[in-house]
Amino acid sequence: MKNVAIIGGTGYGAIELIRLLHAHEHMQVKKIISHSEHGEQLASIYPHLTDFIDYPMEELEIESLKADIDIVFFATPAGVSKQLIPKLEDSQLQCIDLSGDLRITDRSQYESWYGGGAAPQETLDHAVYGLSEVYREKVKEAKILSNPGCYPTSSLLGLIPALEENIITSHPIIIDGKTGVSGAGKSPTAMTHFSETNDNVKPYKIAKHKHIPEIDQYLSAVASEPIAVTFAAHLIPMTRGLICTMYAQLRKDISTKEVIDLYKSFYQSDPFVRIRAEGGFPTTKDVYGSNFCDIGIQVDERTNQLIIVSAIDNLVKGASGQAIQNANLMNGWDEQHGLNSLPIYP
Ligand SMILES: NC(=O)C1=CN([C@@H]2O[C@H](COP(=O)(O)OP(=O)(O)OC[C@H]3O[C@@H](n4cnc5c(N)ncnc54)[C@H](OP(=O)(O)O)[C@@H]3O)[C@@H](O)[C@H]2O)C=CC1
Ligand SMILES: CC(=O)N[C@@H](CCC(=O)OP(=O)(O)O)C(=O)O
Repeated sequence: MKNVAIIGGTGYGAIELIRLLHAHEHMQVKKIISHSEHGEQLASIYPHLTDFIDYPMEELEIESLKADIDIVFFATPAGVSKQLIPKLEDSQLQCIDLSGDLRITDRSQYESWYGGGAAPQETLDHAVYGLSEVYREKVKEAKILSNPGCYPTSSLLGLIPALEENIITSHPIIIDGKTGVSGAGKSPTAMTHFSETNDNVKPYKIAKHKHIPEIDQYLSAVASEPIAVTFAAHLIPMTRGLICTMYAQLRKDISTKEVIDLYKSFYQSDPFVRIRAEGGFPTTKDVYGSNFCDIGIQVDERTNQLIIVSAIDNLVKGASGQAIQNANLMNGWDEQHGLNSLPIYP
């Protein structure tokens, strides 16, 4: 049994980690670190956890992490792990970072999209990008794991097979993304409070979202040429769920059925990616509470465009679920361990 610490204890990513780890037989949550609520019981903030966590949250202590813990999950905003992980690198700890701090390998790109200084180059060099289905073999060897962003998880899983199989051109690639409000985390803001989001659809950070360089970087690596996507994010009135509808130009005549067969073959060994049959498209409810990424495909013969729809639960496959999938791979456990539950429906 491996001992786990979660940093950012009162946030949504942490709470979702605790829910999923409750069913895990090889990891137990030993420390919940909170910079704002240390000393408090988590159940006093989240009563749904009553009787499940019977110890108070703690302040961060680097030496006690090194002594007592095997795996640390950083469920913290960008800016935190880039300072802490370098202090842990001389230990045996496995670090899994849910934030964007280690995803962008070019430090100047990070600085221009995220602001503030980037992580040390050495830490970036050690970090493995944890899009589990694509980088599985590297993830198995990782000690520092950079968990992908939610929009990148959905978009990259939707686009990479088409680029790998060379059936689409690298430009233009258009991604129309929509997410539920839990993607913004626990703290309410003017952007996310009820009267702003209820009965409303809000475009935000159009062509300026910090997930753009992440999507560009990993698509470019697959295509072996620079790719710049057009990306538009929308906030929609639901709690969980994220869906990207993507458009790319086909290089040749190919039927919807043939593209679906390519995708099924590409993901044949990936238990969490499900490809819909012809005419079927995923909805966010189809994956709610689960680690699945569901993908639907249509060739538009009139315009020779490939249209791909990719749905995930932002808190599961888009964050904490994928983080556990990666921890499973890093420790040689069954990739699906603790993540087998069906989506919640309706
Ligand atoms: N929500 C989502 O759908 C997704 C989230 N992510 C990423 O996962 C990470 C966590 O997200 P989420 O849980 O939703 O965010 P939240 O805002 O809900 O939680 C983050 C937590 O981090 C802690 N924290 C905040 N500021 C600091 C600080 N300066 N130093 C140390 N700790 C701090 C706080 O917990 P405490 O006060 O207890 O320490 C806070 O509750 C973020 O990087 C986010 O971008 C990635 C993909 C999807
Ligand atoms: C609604 C909302 O604000 N969603 C967030 C989701 C990003 C996220 O959580 O991922 P990172 O780890 O990259 O920050 C956003 O669009 O920025």
